[in-house]
Amino acid sequence: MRTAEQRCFDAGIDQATLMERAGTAVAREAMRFALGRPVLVLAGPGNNGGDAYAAARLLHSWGCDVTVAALGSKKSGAAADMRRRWTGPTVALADAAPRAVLVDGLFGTGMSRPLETDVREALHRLVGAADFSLAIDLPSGLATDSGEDLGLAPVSATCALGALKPAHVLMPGAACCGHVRLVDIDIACPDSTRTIARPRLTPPARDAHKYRRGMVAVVAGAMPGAAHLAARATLHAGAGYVLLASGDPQHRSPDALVRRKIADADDLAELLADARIGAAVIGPGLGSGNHARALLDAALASDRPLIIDGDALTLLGEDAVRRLSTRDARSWLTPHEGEFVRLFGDGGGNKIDRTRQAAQRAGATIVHKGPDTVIADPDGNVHIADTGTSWLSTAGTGDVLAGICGARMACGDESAADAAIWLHARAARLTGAAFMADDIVAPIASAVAECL
Ligand SMILES: NC(=O)C1=CN([C@@H]2O[C@H](COP(=O)(O)OP(=O)(O)OC[C@H]3O[C@@H](n4cnc5c(N)ncnc54)[C@H](O)[C@@H]3O)[C@@H](O)[C@H]2O)[C@@H](O)CC1
Ligand SMILES: Nc1ncnc2c1ncn2[C@@H]1O[C@H](COP(=O)(O)OP(=O)(O)O)[C@@H](O)[C@H]1O
Ligand SMILES: [K+]
Repeated sequence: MRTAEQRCFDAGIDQATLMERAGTAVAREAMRFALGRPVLVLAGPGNNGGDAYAAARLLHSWGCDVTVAALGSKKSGAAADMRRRWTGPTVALADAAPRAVLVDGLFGTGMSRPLETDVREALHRLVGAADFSLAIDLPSGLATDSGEDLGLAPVSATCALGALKPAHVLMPGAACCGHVRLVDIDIACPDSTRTIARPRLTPPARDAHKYRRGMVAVVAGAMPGAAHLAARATLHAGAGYVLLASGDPQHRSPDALVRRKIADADDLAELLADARIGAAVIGPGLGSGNHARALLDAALASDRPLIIDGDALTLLGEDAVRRLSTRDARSWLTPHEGEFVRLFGDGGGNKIDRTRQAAQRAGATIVHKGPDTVIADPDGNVHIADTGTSWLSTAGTGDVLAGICGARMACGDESAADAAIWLHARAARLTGAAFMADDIVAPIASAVAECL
């Protein structure tokens, strides 16, 4: 956003023009929610405050009852001009009385240090007492790049100006922005980082047959339930043939699941030599002993694209970069935060930066799971999924995701990991609330149908 703004200035567009656009967009949103109620606009010392003064002037001109609560001010520049053009009632922030609707324009992307105590107290007092609060660009007190809480008060809605910033999509910031509305202020922000949307999937070709349509092997280990859950998800996510490779292939439903006994790593290597297998899933319930380690070694040595999850991630540990970067076939890793730290450590910036660096180092696609799932390709592209529901925080949903990933990869989707994340979140939403992981498996098929 900063680069894009600079490009605008270089092209001769001045700051006041951008500020007027931002103020207009915010005023429109505030007007829709105010419904005749009195509005309090908090205006800070910088450009975020400039947007706030512009919005206050427009709201007033449209007939709204507006008061501005001001904090500091600049002597010159576009923000100072906007302040001069506001002629309505103005009080100091500390003295402001709450009003039903609040527009928070104290600080935006310039937030660089924790809010001072008196400012934080006034902000919380006024936002807390409002029926509806709308933040300009970001809730004041939210660090734009890290998503760090610097004293913010969570708001009902946020007008993100021009582009989503990391804090709008990464935790803990994402949970404090309320409903995020991206407003266009006519600044082009091309970027390799974006949020995911519903994928477009293609149905099987007219002449499809089960082996060509996506054949997936799922490797079972010490806790066979997890691999079984993954395998069922693979079937419902569009695969043509799913093999469950297991040391103890007892017959359990579904009947469509093909079971293959593997006594040891050699058996797995032989199974994975089948070039028809488009993807293999290893890790859910694999275990951590020597047998599990040998199975993982065989999978890594194979030419098959791999989805590496759960126990297999723990087995890789700090050795992940060395072992993955030498693989010829593609690898997709699906760590949650704890597993990610075990593999790549916890330094290196925000979740987007950390995941991007890890994907580049490992030469693998990394699906860094959680309420703010970040998907990074080795080529530097990063996609963020903010579509999940918090009901997904139940045991086994990660196994389901690994299975969906296997299906979409074997089906040859261009952005298979994005598609898998979307289908997983959608299946959960279709299932509703308080579900167990098993329940979201069958609705994956309905989610797939929405993408055709
Ligand atoms: N730059 C542009 O071209 C545009 C910027 N816009 C607005 O400008 C905002 C960014 O403006 P600014 O860069 O002026 O920054 P802010 O308005 O977010 O912050 C103002 C100043 O406060 C200081 N500050 C940071 N933390 C503080 C703290 N805890 N206590 C007291 N002061 C603190 C900072 O040094 C900063 O210079 C965006 O969020 C957006 O709302 C929009 O007008 C659209 C165009
Ligand atoms: N609060 C949350 N909001 C949205 N999605 C979540 C949340 N918590 C977990 N998830 C998702 O649920 C899945 C859990 O996976 P994981 O942690 O591997 O669990 P398990 O190993 O029990 O299967 C991941 O896809 C993750 O992104
Ligand atoms: K703000």
